[in-house]
Amino acid sequence: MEVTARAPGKIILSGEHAVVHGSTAVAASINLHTSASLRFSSDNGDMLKLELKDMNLKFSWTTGRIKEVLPGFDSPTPSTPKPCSGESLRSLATLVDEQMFPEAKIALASGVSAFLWLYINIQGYKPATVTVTSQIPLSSGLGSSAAFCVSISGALLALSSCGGLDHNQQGWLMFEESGLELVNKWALEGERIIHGKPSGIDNTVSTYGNLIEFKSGEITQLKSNLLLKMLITNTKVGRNTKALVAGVSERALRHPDAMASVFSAIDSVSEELASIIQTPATDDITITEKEEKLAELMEMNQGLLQCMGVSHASIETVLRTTLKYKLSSKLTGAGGGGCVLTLLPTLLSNVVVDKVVAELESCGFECFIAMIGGKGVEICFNPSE
Ligand SMILES: Nc1ncnc2c1ncn2[C@@H]1O[C@H](COP(=O)(O)OP(=O)(O)OP(=O)(O)O)[C@@H](O)[C@H]1O
Ligand SMILES: C[C@@](O)(CCO)CC(=O)[O-]
Ligand SMILES: [Mg+2]
Repeated sequence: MEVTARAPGKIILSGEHAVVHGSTAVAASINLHTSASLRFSSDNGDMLKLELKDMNLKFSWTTGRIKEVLPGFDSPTPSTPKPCSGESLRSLATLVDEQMFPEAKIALASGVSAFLWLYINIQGYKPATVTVTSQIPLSSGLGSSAAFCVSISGALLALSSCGGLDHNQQGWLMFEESGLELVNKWALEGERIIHGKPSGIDNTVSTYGNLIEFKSGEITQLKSNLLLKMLITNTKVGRNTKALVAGVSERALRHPDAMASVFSAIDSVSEELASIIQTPATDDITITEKEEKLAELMEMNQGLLQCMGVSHASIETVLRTTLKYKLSSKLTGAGGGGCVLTLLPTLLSNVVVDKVVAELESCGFECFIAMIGGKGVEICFNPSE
């Protein structure tokens, strides 16, 4: 029996970083996915194998070695998501350090630790092979870490006692509400290992999909009355969400009042953005007016992100370039490089889009238009395997 779970990446339309400090944020899933396949097999010996296909990396541990370093998981508890303690984190690091890890790919170590934590908690010491493939650029603000944790949690839970799915059903399936809640909670524990202090917005939008408003762990599904078209520009400047989130928290400690005002302003921007997206266009409020308001809110959000210190020269280049075409942009995700969103108004001609894309690509950036607001995590059983 093999199961595959696929989980989408995301864009944050408004409120990244401030959401970690309790402000509202608005996010949507995109049509790029990470997939994790899980297969238990006796021909594995007693090995747990992890293959990161796109990175051409394979890791394996004997289940005996995992048990030696991290004892106490003979009876896994898939229904009770558990945070990883500092001591367990150090044990996970021991297991990861024993693998051949190329220096250039050392950033993946936290992802491998998150995998091991999710595995032993949900499946114990069962021998298996897990294979991961991803369409989401890593460390670019499109939620690769969350999609990784959601797809792994999804696959592990689907073959656990808590899956609640019919293994004989064909095609892509969705978990029931309680299953989705478990996937989301476990994925958050994985994100904690990778991110340090995640708000939970990335794993939530990857689990549930669609367009959501998120504040202090509370999720509201939004129904958009606007066909949002966003150009995504990947500056290809690598960065690390954990360090950027920690940098904002340090700035908030140094300037608590000023930063509280920034977070509160972002809360208002997100609330207004959510309301505009949901209001139907009428004769009085045309689509163009709504798009102009959204563009202005995105610019305001970008300015506030600059106040937090998470912009970057490459992001500023994208902003300047798109502004030449009267288009508004903001960073998405943790910033510091990574991806930038540009709102493409409905009436904008393709000629302008082509021009702006050509100019951005001439700077060495990569552009694409993503489909926004698709399904969250999905599962597919493959009984013939
Ligand atoms: N397919 C994958 N395989 C292994 N590890 C992964 C994979 N995808 C993400 N990760 C882990 O997540 C880390 C990147 O997460 P990070 O949060 O810094 O960026 P992001 O999630 O792409 O962007 P953002 O959090 O801003 O949306 C990688 O260094 C790695 O540890
Ligand atoms: C920067 C941040 O707000 C979003 C990263 O996609 C971090 C988080 O909310 O966990
Ligand atoms: Mg991330």
